Amino acid sequence: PDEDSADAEPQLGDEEWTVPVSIGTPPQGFKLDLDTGSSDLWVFSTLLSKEEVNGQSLYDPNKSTTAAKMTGYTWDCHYGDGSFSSGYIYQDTVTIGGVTVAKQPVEVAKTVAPQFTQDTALDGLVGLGFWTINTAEPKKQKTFFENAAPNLEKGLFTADLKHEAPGSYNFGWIDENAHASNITYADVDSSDGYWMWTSPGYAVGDAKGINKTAIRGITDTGTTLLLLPDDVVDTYYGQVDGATWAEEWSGYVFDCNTTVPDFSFAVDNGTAKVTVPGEYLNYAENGDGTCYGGIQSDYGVGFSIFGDIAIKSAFVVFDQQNLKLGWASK
Ligand SMILES: CC[C@H](C)[C@H](NC(=O)[C@H](C)NC(=O)[C@@H](CCSC)NC[C@@H](N)Cc1ccccc1)C(=O)O
Repeated sequence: PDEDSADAEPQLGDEEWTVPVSIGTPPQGFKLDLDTGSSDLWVFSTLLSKEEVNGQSLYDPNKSTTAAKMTGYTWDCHYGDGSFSSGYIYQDTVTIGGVTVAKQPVEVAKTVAPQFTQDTALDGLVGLGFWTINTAEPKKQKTFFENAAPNLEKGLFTADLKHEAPGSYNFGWIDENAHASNITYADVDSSDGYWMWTSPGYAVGDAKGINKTAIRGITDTGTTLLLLPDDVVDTYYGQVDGATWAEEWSGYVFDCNTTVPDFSFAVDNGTAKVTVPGEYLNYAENGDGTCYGGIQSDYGVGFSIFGDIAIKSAFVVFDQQNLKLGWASK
């Protein structure tokens, strides 16, 4: 298969992964966050006021001979963390990991939230969700992958993120050398525009069986942590010495020297499972001797979020053609 592979660089201590993306002719280069939890491809642009820019690379459509303004089109994104971005739309040539889409709708930012201004590690997002939650007006636009898929060997892409090391995304093919176990597939419900699926259960530490409780959630490469239902979270932290829910950190914290147990979630009927190493679940130091857990509550979201902490523990196949989500250990 053609080597359609993009190296994903871990940023800010595994908070997010960006990949090199080129847009326009001659190509302008950006570090974009491939985000399976949204469906807009947007980039910092020369339309932004200088107060909203903090070193990010700016896309300038006037410098691209292949840029064509989509007259009358706008976009307006809002994200679960309260951040937002909006602007106008151009079609231009976009290349990621050897895959090129001509006339890809490129959403140029005229406004970005402070969280994006402060995040010097990324110049924008590449939504890899489903077009039904794209925000373009007056007509929704397809994602980079949806436009690229017809020309790929298989209508799928894979994520192979790694702990504190570069990972990779492949488009259109499965690298059999990248995963150790068989790939177990779960059905995807794309009706909300996300990669939504249901895990049949979970286990804490080296427990052999699984607690059979359905965990319905999205697999979101753009979310850092593993956000789960309160009963699962409480069971997990019930096995972490001294773990408490801290108001000041609005989350579960524990003494940084605590050994935290692994967390496993089942795939399919529980035949296969993904194990998140305890090391990944001691996510960050709070600075006062306590550490912030990688597992937190999904309260208020309406479903769980299998974010990067879960994704980097496995080799993940996003099969858009068959609406399947594949998980394999590596
Ligand atoms: C509050 C807005 C709600 C969450 C909803 N928006 C969404 O679901 C959007 C598409 N997705 C997201 O807000 C989340 C999924 C949350 S599920 C409610 N994924 C993408 C996010 N992590 C992208 C990001 C990456 C880096 C920095 C910041 C943000 C909407 O527009 O209705």
